[in-house]
Amino acid sequence: MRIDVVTIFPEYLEPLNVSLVGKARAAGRLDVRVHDLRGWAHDRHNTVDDTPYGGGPGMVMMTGPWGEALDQTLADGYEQGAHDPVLVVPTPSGRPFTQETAVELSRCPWLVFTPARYEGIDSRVTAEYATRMPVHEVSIGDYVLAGGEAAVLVVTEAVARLLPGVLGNAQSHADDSFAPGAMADLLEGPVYTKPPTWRGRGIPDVLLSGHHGKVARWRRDEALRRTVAHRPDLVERADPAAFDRKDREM
Ligand SMILES: NC(=O)c1ccno1
Repeated sequence: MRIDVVTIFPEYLEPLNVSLVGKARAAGRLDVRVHDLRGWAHDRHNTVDDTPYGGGPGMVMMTGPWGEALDQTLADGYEQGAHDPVLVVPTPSGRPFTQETAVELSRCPWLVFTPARYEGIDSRVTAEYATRMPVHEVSIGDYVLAGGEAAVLVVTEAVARLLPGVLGNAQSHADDSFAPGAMADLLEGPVYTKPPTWRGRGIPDVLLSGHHGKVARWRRDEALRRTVAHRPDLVERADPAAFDRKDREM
């Protein structure tokens, strides 16, 4: 997978050089390129924003620099062998970014992120590029950030961990909270590791029993308990038939 990010704060994306995403880049599983939008602002102040038509607070990011930046980024990507780009626009007014979205984006060969600052990007930019590629306007939550760069970090990590070979144990994301399947839409339950006792607190006996079926059922029940407590809305969506199938497997 190739990822291009156009931003006025390239340094904000430094975390993409470490941990899971950094290792995936070093292993050649992920090709991430970050571009400074101000490189396409031609006045002496490198201006990228202006006052909104119709009045109102704040500033809007201008079409000029974004159009030149995206044209150049796409041209370079195609020349370097990338194909089938998808534009990903982090915005509080986007569709909720979920595990399902992460799975969908992880199947794309090329993501181009356009994190905005201020009141957002002139809407003609996404309209223009929507004529050339899929555009996903995504929100990582019902709150407003100072800019979309933090959302790019979140989306990139959620997507990168689903790429083949990135997670050591392929089963890891199959058991994730929200992973599709019989535990679909349930939160992960409690987890434990050594030592067996810590400050007088032990481990649930079932986890020491060696009985895989009982462990699986206990984990399913704990996932359900946590989901009821933290996200009752997800319980209503859970597929009871999937539980029956899972019960039969245990
Ligand atoms: N909630 C969000 O995804 C967001 C992106 C930029 N500002 O807020």
